[in-house]
Amino acid sequence: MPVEHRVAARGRLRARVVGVVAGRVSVPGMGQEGEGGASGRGRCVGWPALDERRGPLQASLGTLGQRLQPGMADSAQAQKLVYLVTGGCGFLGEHVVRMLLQREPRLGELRVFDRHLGPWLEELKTGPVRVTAIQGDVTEAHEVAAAVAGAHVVIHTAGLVDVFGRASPETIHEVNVQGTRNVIEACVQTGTRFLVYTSSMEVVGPNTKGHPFYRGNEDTLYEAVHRHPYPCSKALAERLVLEANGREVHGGLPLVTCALRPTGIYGEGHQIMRDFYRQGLRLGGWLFRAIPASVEHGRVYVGNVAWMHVLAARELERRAALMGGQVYFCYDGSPYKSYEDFNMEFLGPCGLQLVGARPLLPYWLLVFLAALNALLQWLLRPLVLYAPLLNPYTLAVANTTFTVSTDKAQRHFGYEPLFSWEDSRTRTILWVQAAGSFAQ
Ligand SMILES: NC(=O)C1=CN([C@@H]2O[C@H](COP(=O)(O)OP(=O)(O)OC[C@H]3O[C@@H](n4cnc5c(N)ncnc54)[C@H](O)[C@@H]3O)[C@@H](O)[C@H]2O)C=CC1
Ligand SMILES: C[C@H](CCCC(C)(C)O)[C@H]1CC[C@H]2[C@@H]3[C@H](O)CC4=CC(=O)CC[C@]4(C)[C@H]3CC[C@]12C
Repeated sequence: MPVEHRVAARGRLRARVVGVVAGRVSVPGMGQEGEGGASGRGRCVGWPALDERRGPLQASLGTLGQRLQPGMADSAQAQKLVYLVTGGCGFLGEHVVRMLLQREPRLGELRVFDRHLGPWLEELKTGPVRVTAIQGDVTEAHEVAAAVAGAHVVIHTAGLVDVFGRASPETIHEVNVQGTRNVIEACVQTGTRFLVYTSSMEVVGPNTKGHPFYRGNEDTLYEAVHRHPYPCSKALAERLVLEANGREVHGGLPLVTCALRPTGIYGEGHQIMRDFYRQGLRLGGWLFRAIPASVEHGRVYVGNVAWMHVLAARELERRAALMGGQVYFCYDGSPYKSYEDFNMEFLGPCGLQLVGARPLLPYWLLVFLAALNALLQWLLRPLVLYAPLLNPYTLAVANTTFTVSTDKAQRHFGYEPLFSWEDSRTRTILWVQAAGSFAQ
């Protein structure tokens, strides 16, 4: 049985705690050198601008960033570190938690903060690392501050991922923007110096004009204009994180931040993939092509995204001057394909077929159906939540080429994908098969 008690670190915290544990270690090779400049700042149409008074993004910390905090020496013998993962029970968060347990040799305590704690935390009960599960809400500043207090590193992955109109724009803003602001302020107040933020490719695009982003990198010029609450919130939150780089935290040292921008994540736990699989099963094993095969959509395996988070968090201290205030796309060797063709890499081996070499419906009809769905959602909202996959926004994203090709993370902190495409594919197929067997 988990030991459940209320945590009372600095102030009032409604938090339940499960003491648990796990695993072991390996250290990857490192890259060197560096560069400056973070690009891709978006404009949110119809959303409030951030407070600009804090001044421009701080690109470099110079030698300040190299100063060590007590307990942050670069050796496995050094004092063990306390990590906090917000959103640690989500799709990505769970992989980050497991990856930290396996591959962060300096991990002493792992705090998993989430609104909904997963039962799988129970299985982490044995091992040398103390795992503390904290049930809390990032929109509650005091809960966040209590969870952050005493942590060396925060990986802030909690977020409301909603492009289907399930939540209101205000709620999305509250969780993604105010929640991030709370995390930053908690770091500043409690003296936590290292913050890795899970941003999104959506901070850049696709934009509202449907411009293709083809094999782009962090410096590619692109007109980032958003209307949808989700990308708007991610863009605003990312900006908060980057602008916080260099702020003095309690104790006088500077905060070091960076943001990682995954493209569409896939892998074990990917609910939309599971939904497509179930839909295909319901349709007798068929899925119907809606998007031209020529529209390429960037995808990245969740294990590699988690790995990049762990590496970035680990290296932020040593490479503060280089990495502080920087953004990195999350990429790996996954092939460039259309959204549907890519899904078929997993759903095909699970017995589904994609019908049509070309879209079966003309694009104008899809646009019409997407608009109709949006209208129905609005009309039905007082009665029932109608949130289908197809809406004007998801259609625009799926129908716009957005692919990333970059080695910035490799050059800055030695990131190489941990999982090959073949491994990523196999793991995902096994998960889809297992998830599908629980489906009906
Ligand atoms: N799924 C994707 O393809 C991509 C996701 N991202 C970002 O990655 C992060 C994780 O996304 P996923 O794992 O896909 O989503 P998810 O919904 O599976 O995980 C998010 C986690 O945050 C938690 N959470 C939500 N609101 C919270 C709150 N108010 N307080 C505390 N915890 C809260 C949820 O309970 C959940 O466990 C998000 O920040 C998202 O914006 C970025 C790019 C692509
Ligand atoms: C649900 C979409 C595919 C359905 C298209 C249809 C109805 C014609 O078959 C998904 C297509 C692209 C996805 C998004 C993309 O991968 C980027 C994302 C990044 C994030 O940060 C969050 C998730 C998402 C917005 C992702 C959501 C589903 C799609 C829109």
